Amino acid sequence: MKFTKMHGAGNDYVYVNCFEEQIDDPVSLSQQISDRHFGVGSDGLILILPSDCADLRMRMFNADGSEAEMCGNGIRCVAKYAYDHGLMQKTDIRIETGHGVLDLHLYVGSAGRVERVRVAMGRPGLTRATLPMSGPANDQALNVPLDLAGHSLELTCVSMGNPHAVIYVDEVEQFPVAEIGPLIEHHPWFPRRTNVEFVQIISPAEVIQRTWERGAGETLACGTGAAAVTVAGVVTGRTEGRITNHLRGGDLYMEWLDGGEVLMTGPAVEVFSGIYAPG
Ligand SMILES: N[C@H](CCC[C@H](N)C(=O)O)C(=O)O
Repeated sequence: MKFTKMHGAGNDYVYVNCFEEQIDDPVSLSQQISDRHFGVGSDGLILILPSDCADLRMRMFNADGSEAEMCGNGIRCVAKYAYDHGLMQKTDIRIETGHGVLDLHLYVGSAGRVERVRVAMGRPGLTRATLPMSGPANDQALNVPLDLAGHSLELTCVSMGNPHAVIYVDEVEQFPVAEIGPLIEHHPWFPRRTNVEFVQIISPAEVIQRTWERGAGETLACGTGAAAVTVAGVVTGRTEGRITNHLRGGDLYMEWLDGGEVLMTGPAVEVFSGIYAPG
């Protein structure tokens, strides 16, 4: 099976062009190919597929085999793959995801390859029912206190198609993400688990984010997480509607200005292609 390894701000996935390849069992393939010792090594698997209602469709599987509704860093790479590999020639495209059909704009560099992509990531969901999160279905979860392992935390929860719990901390580089992240991912409040974003505010227009991803553990970046952080900052009055988000693997430029769709602009990089043929 031919595959391509790509990353967006260090959030790395194995991409398979399903116009050419047929994948019968993406769950076990993602578990095997994502393994950093026994496989190619990635945060998960992304399938590039034909769509009935958009230019392309993507499906994303975490390293543990679970399927996510959306992937912000992944969708930029899908767009770059499609343009650079000649699946389409235009720079404004639409991609079908589990969070609806999203509009993307591609920025092509002097070498004729896509370097950055802007994505309209859809509208956020703030009610507990959309996350999903336990409690009254129509209530928002803003600054909800939670004491865990000696830490007094506050959770603000936002759906970008997939669930995110946003937590503000003072010193994010020192925060025990690998200890607290999984306790929140698997907390009984979240029946379908949750992604967790730990955020330090630098200024009203600048934050540092670390991500504990549902189904993958700590990753170097999370695009839907950065969108959730943008929305959480506005609705709790902590940050402005236009922020630069510094993640471990790079920066994402985020906008949520009129209560509409969240916009994200960031890099997309192809690393290598290969043939996966275990045995
Ligand atoms: N890294 C991805 C999100 C993966 C989310 C996934 N871990 C889930 O189960 O929702 C991003 O850039 O948006």
